[in-house]
Amino acid sequence: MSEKIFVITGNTGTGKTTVANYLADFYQMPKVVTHTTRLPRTGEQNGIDYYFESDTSFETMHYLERVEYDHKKYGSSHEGLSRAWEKNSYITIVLDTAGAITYAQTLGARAVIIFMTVSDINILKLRLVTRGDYEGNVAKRLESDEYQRDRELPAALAGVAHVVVNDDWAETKHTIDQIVQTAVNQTD
Ligand SMILES: Nc1ncnc2c1ncn2[C@@H]1O[C@H](COP(=O)(O)OP(=O)(O)OP(=O)(O)O)[C@@H](O)[C@H]1O
Ligand SMILES: Nc1nc2c(ncn2[C@@H]2O[C@H](COP(=O)(O)O)[C@@H](O)[C@H]2O)c(=O)[nH]1
Repeated sequence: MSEKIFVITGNTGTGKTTVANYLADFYQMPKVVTHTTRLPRTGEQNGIDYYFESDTSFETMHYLERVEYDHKKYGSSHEGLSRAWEKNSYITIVLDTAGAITYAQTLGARAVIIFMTVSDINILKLRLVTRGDYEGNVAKRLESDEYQRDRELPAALAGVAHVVVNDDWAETKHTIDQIVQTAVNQTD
């Protein structure tokens, strides 16, 4: 069985983590834990949601790619990828679109790219607030350059990414199941 990574990308609040959790629960696909210098949200745990780093400790890892998002550093390390691939040939990672482009270019067909979106920004805002995000942070994030950039599928991912409109969870789950079946049946 050849190794594959399901790269789940798209804007803040579009349901990337929800999809990664579904793939972990129903397909036993481990999620690559990435590194960030942002502070943990309520309930987030070090080593599970992220490796929460200082500016100094962030620099000690070996990154396949790293970005700045909303003025904080994020990076996916070779160490984190190896840990996940030791557990299963099929793994997941949640990245912004800049990271997803790097994965598509670096790993080719081994990276199955899924671009998540939600039709209505007001529903997205509500989901973020219901998730427990502080309203001031939500407003700031929706104004960020990265949010504006990721409103549309980037040209570099056109024809490469599967686009999933996550308005209705039952439909999303069905689409994700189809994407997984296609990827698993594909011999590279
Ligand atoms: N189809 C859906 N219907 C209703 N709520 C949803 C749906 N999908 C996800 N959610 C909820 O929306 C919120 C945001 O989802 P999630 O945390 O998965 O987004 P995300 O893309 O990982 O966000 P971020 O990039 O900001 O971490 C969560 O509270 C989640 O439970
Ligand atoms: N390119 C990368 N993007 C990453 C990485 N880890 C997370 N992310 C993405 O950053 C934004 C913000 O995340 P949040 O948890 O603060 O809401 C989101 O799009 C994540 O998917 C990474 O290592 N590289």
